[in-house]
Amino acid sequence: MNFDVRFENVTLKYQNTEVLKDIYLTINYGKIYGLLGKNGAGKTTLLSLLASFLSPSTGSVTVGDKNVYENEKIIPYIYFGNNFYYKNELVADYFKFNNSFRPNFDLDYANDLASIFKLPLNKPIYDLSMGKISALNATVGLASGSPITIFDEAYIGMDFFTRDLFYQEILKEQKRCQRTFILSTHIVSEMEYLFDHVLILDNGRIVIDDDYNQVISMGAKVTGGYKQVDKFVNDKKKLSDKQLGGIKSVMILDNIEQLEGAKGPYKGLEISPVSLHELFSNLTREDQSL
Ligand SMILES: Nc1ncnc2c1ncn2[C@@H]1O[C@H](COP(=O)(O)OP(=O)(O)OP(=O)(O)O)[C@@H](O)[C@H]1O
Repeated sequence: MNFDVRFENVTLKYQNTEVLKDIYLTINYGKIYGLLGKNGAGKTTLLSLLASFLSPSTGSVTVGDKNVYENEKIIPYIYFGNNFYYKNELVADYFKFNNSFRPNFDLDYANDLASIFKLPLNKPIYDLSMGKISALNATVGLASGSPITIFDEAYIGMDFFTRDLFYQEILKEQKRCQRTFILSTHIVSEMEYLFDHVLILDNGRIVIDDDYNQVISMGAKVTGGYKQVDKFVNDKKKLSDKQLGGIKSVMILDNIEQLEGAKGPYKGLEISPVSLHELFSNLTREDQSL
């Protein structure tokens, strides 16, 4: 089966409000996608369309060229578990339930993960803390073996050590059997090393859709004496600046390699890379237009 995802001219309206606009997007099978956007940008709505929880107001969402909405042949291969409808169930029964309808579910791996995350198999889900419920979602999502696995802020309530275990398992699983993971997150700094590809949603529109390395090479920091820095960045798009005494550091939107090439006489300047977290937080500030 082909698990490439395509959004073509997708809009989504809730009542009369358009929350997703003109989405054209291809999600290639086998990569880890980071989905970023401020609160209300439309991330969960976009993911809900892919998981067939919603149907688009216009356009189409397809997996392997087949419409995904209410498509019983495709839905079992997509994991998007941000809700627990079966809260009376024991954790162990919830595993069995998922095993009964998810074609690639690995019950042994689910039990191994339960022990890694210290999930009590014989407790009902409603007795779990928020962090443990997130660990349960992580466990079922990983063990589902789903070719398309969506984790929408799946770390909520997890402590740092549990989040780290979760990220390591995603990488291990990705190495073991290539799958598409889509990770929506607000903890960009902690998770960016996981991403092969970055999607940024702003106000219902995809504003960045590119390879991780390509995205972070869009920006750079220029540091040095303030007069030289000001002169060098004068005609460039500035994202932020900081000055301490005579030393200034300015983040600009410009390709880092081209900047190195353009340094010429500005020998004292240091040009350094930016993180995705820095780039994202500055690009989506209220006073920036993308
Ligand atoms: N069922 C609904 N009815 C009406 N409006 C909705 C509904 N669900 C979401 N919205 C609105 O759609 C917009 C996008 O919401 P969505 O949950 O997709 O954003 P998000 O990027 O996931 O946000 P967050 O980071 O806060 O989770 C928001 O303005 C939200 O208020």
